[in-house]
Amino acid sequence: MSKTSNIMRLALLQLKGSKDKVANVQNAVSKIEAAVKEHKPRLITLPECFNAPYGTKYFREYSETIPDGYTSLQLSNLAKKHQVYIVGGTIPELGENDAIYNTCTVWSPTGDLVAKHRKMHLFDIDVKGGIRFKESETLSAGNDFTIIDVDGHKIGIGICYDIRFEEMARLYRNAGCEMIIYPAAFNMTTGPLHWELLQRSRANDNQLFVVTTSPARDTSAEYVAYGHSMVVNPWAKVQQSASEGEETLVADIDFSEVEQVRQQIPVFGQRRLDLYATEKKST
Ligand SMILES: O=C(O)CCC(=O)C(=O)O
Repeated sequence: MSKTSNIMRLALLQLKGSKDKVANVQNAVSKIEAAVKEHKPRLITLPECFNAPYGTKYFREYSETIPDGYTSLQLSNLAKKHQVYIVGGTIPELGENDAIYNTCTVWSPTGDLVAKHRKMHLFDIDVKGGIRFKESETLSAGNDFTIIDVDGHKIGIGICYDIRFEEMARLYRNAGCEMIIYPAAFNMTTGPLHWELLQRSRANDNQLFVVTTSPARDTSAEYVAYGHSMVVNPWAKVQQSASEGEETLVADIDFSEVEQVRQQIPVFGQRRLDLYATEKKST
């Protein structure tokens, strides 16, 4: 698709979650309605695991099929009603053979599911005195890269821990992406250390926008999300950042900045591809 405009307004919804799925989804619905009314965004993003508590013991119970589950139907209707793109955070997806995935759905202004990204790198870490988490106890990993086209701009999709893998972001950049969106839920151990650093690194390495959307911080939850949903520009500068609580962050993206930095610091064309490469394997 040819580029219709270099400016795109995003609304990042940093939402507080609970154990009540319907309440979580209805909170997203009302925040989407309000964002559309007040800010008229072209694209709305939601947090990782926005309809369920974030924890391996909850994923199966809260899982739904896509695109006909409760949460999918709500997002599809809203996208169509308001003619916006919705990058629907993530939800636990009930997939083939009873497998559960951590999945991001993307809805077009016609209400169609344009993409579905299953988290490729499962969050399995054990930081002594900090956090232990093992998504692979209940989740399966996705095997597909996901690129969407919004008004001629290619946008890659990753989910939270996926941001740690430079190769994935590099492949999106090689495929022409100008932005990567990561619904994410960092925590109080790795958030302060790595949240901003990783976003600025991916933006700097690949000279593109990085957009993250986190749940709001809830110190009474079993998993305490870091918050600070963020937009980093292709110069690796933090363009905007939310605080910790529930918040709608509105960002006007100027895609011409991608071309500017790529021309002025032309590292892409200066790579020594005679010596190394990052290539997608056919699966
Ligand atoms: O990489 C991290 O430190 C956090 C990742 C995470 O919370 C997730 O993948 O859900």
